[in-house]
Amino acid sequence: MSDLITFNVPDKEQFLKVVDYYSKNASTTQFDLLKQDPNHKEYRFVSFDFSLSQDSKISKTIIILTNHHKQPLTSSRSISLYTDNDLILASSFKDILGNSFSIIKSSYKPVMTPLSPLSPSLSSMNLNQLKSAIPAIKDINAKLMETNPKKKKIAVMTSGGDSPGMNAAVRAVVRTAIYNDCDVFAVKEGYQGLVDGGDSIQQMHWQDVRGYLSEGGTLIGTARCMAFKERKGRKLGAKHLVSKGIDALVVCGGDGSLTGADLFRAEWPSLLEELVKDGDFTEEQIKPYKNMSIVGLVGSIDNDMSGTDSTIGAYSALERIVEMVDYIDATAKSHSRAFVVEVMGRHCGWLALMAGIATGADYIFIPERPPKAGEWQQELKDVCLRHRQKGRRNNTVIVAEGAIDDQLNNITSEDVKKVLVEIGLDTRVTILGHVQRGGVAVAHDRWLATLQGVDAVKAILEMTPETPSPLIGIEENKIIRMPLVESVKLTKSVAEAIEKKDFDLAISLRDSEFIDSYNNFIQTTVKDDGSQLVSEEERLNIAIIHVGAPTAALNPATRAAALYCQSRGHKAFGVMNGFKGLIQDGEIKELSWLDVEDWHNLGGSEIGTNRTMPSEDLGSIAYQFQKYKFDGVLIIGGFEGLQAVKQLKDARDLYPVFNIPLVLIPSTISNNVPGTEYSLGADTCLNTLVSYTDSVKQSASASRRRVFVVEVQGGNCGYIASYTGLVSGAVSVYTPERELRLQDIQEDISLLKENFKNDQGETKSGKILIRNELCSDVYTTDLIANIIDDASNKKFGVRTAVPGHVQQGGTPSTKDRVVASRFAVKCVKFIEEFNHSLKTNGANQEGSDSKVLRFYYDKETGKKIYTCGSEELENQSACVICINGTQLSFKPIQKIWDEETNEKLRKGTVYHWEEINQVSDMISGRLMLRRELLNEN
Ligand SMILES: Nc1ncnc2c1ncn2[C@@H]1O[C@H](COP(=O)(O)OP(=O)(O)OP(=O)(O)O)[C@@H](O)[C@H]1O
Ligand SMILES: O=P(O)(O)OC[C@H]1O[C@](O)(CO)[C@@H](O)[C@@H]1O
Ligand SMILES: [Mg+2]
Repeated sequence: MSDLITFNVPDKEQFLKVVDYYSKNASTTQFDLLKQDPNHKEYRFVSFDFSLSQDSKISKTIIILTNHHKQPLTSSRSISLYTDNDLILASSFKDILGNSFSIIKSSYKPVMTPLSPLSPSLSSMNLNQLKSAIPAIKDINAKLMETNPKKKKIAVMTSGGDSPGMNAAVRAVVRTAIYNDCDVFAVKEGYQGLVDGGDSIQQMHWQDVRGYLSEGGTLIGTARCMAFKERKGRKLGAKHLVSKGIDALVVCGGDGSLTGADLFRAEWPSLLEELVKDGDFTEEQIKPYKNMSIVGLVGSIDNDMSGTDSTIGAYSALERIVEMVDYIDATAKSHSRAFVVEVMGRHCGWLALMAGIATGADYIFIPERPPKAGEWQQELKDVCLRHRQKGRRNNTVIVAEGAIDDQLNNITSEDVKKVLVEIGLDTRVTILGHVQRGGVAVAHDRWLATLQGVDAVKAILEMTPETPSPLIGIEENKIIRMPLVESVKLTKSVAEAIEKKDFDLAISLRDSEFIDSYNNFIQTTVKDDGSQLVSEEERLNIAIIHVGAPTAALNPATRAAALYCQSRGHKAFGVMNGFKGLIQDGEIKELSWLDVEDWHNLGGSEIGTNRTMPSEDLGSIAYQFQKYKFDGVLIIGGFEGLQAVKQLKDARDLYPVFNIPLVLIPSTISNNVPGTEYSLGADTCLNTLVSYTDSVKQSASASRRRVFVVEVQGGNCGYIASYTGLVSGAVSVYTPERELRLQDIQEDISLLKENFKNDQGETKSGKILIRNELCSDVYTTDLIANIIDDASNKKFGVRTAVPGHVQQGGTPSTKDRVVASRFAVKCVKFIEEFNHSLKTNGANQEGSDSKVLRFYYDKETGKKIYTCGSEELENQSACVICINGTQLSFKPIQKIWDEETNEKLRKGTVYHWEEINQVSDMISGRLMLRRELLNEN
């Protein structure tokens, strides 16, 4: 039996000191790994394995560095030190270290195997070296104990208008806090609960947030609290927090709530002083509360907070709006009517803008870009009539509730209706109202809220008195932190800019997606009047091909690309039925405005898709490219799409006609395209799976004590399974990235037994496990269900559920619609710019019909000459639009193929969603159980 020893290392700086010490005294390759990446943020997850030899047997002691909340996490990043001559026993460690180190007895069985090949017998650290390390560690530890003497007490609240996803955030905060050994409290009814104190601030337990993921609104209540706007109210809030011993507060709310939080933070020291003066507390009593940690989570449907691309609830509200407008479309088309739809958003136009893009609206009114007073009426009439002339049977105009003109006069839906009536349109107004805030959270909001809730607690645990209060946001695909005070300031400056009529500044203060989307909307919809046409010579022929399995985003992406092409005078050609169609029938259709205008909400593929690769007949493909004089190709698809771009690029030597920009928009529900973290279609699939798993869980709960094993698609890529696990609150997720062993299933059986033991017949007791279809050859969905069933001793029942191809279909989610539109326009712009720069560089077009030849062979020397200037540029001309962390870029296919592709498994080499599984394991209780089992033994 070995011991598990936990070193207390609360912050990064101290941790690095320890690491530094060891790295100087031990020269193992594993340490080098850490040294290369000293800033690795998961520094808390480092474990030290000591392999010990005693009487020619090898046993093992694990020493884990953790934060001060004793989070003994092991991870794949473990770092090992090995001794091969001296004997070190955990108990002797305890003797040497004394009581400042906690020692948790573990059930860890000594490993009776030879040292693994990864860790050859390294003569790094002997007992003497270790002994000499002790004082330094002791010293560090003692200091750390001084700075972090007590267990944190964290309160969480939701404030302002409720938004779908707030419950997911609360659940994440509660469980992460408990997992980290903190006490956690819910403040009921927003700031009103702080002002009221007493029972309004209640301790929360693990079980209290069961089932929270699939509930709309906020279960801990919210309010608009006038009293907190007064200093008197905030003083009461401070008093109640201190009297409950709370020293950290997570506020999930909109711009108003976070402005209040920032003010509360700024006033905190003076509020405490006043409370002492008033005799509520003594100096001694308030001493531990001098540094109140406040963290902001942006929960609001309005998406009006600077510093984050999307707020918790915004995509759910957008989904509600878009679903309603889709319904309205059907009746509007039937009667040839115009509809003016008013949406919420206060002073922010995000909901109106994105709804306009996602519903194919004719016109939008948003406060950040007000139309000219007295002139907008004519522009609106022109746009609607033009679209009617093109063949549209209905018109849709989206009006933000805060819409104004450039003289700051309000524009109401009735004002807009009057204008449309003047041109003879039978017009109706629909004010969507609170339906927009209702309903359950979409997948995006569930994972966003969960990851942000987890990060809020992490931020609290990492905070020092000097750390500014953070706001947790998201930029492209990465959860980020920024100082709350800055975000509040920036948000205020948008309102100020609008007030000062500085609209350029107002829109520039929104995020880059907002600006891109706005420009795209204008260019493809309002300005499709010929004003954006490029000169005859610059007009291009652009092919659009769908490759691989369908996703719901194929049509919206094609629509946006085609509409943008038309507004610029380019021709967009739809290649019918993928490369198969091109080879067999050569059917290529020039896409007209009317062909594509209503593809914004169509799943599947109107031009057809399949898995045939260009390599099947490159000659025929080259022939068609030549015939239609393509200047660029937009391929929309998944891994096959990537392969197709690669094959066409590789065939350039043989077929110079492929020397044109070849751009892939990743679109696959599996999100397995190497080089990027984001594929279109995955969001719709996740939403489908959210509804599916919610229903399955409801059935499981209704039957009480029932477990479902749900099998999801994804091929060899566990992305969809991992995210489904996170957003459905699965007990466990089995993916190809983590080897599935019998002991994992056994561990889940223990967790299930534990859960059912404690549930006392509660209604939210249905459980699900998610299994990726290819995660194991041995443990099939049925086998897993049978193993669990067998082990359940009839205490609970097990069923399987396989959604199958429903995962590839459906109506595109709003997120897929707006991102498809953004990517498609960006890609056509990329093709435009590439061609333009070649022209302006005087590219030699010798030897080909194509306008954009990348190279030719010099007649005399036979040498390859790059007309675009360099091989690098030539490489860049075959690329993929990628998102990595906060970065959006066009990555050359060659680079992706060489550095990031696992061709055999048809996915990338980077496991970029690893954190999702770690968070799932923690929030499902799996890690807690593991720890408890360790403690029990
Ligand atoms: N300037 C402020 N000072 C102190 N407290 C404030 C301030 N602004 C707002 N609050 C507090 O936050 C609460 C919620 O603010 P508000 O009604 O503006 O909603 P919000 O948080 O912006 O959410 P949403 O806009 O999504 O409904 C207010 O009722 C008030 O208690
Ligand atoms: O629900 P209430 O208090 O009527 O407030 C409505 C407002 O709240 C929001 O839904 C969220 O801020 C706004 O879009 C809307 O203006
Ligand atoms: Mg607000």
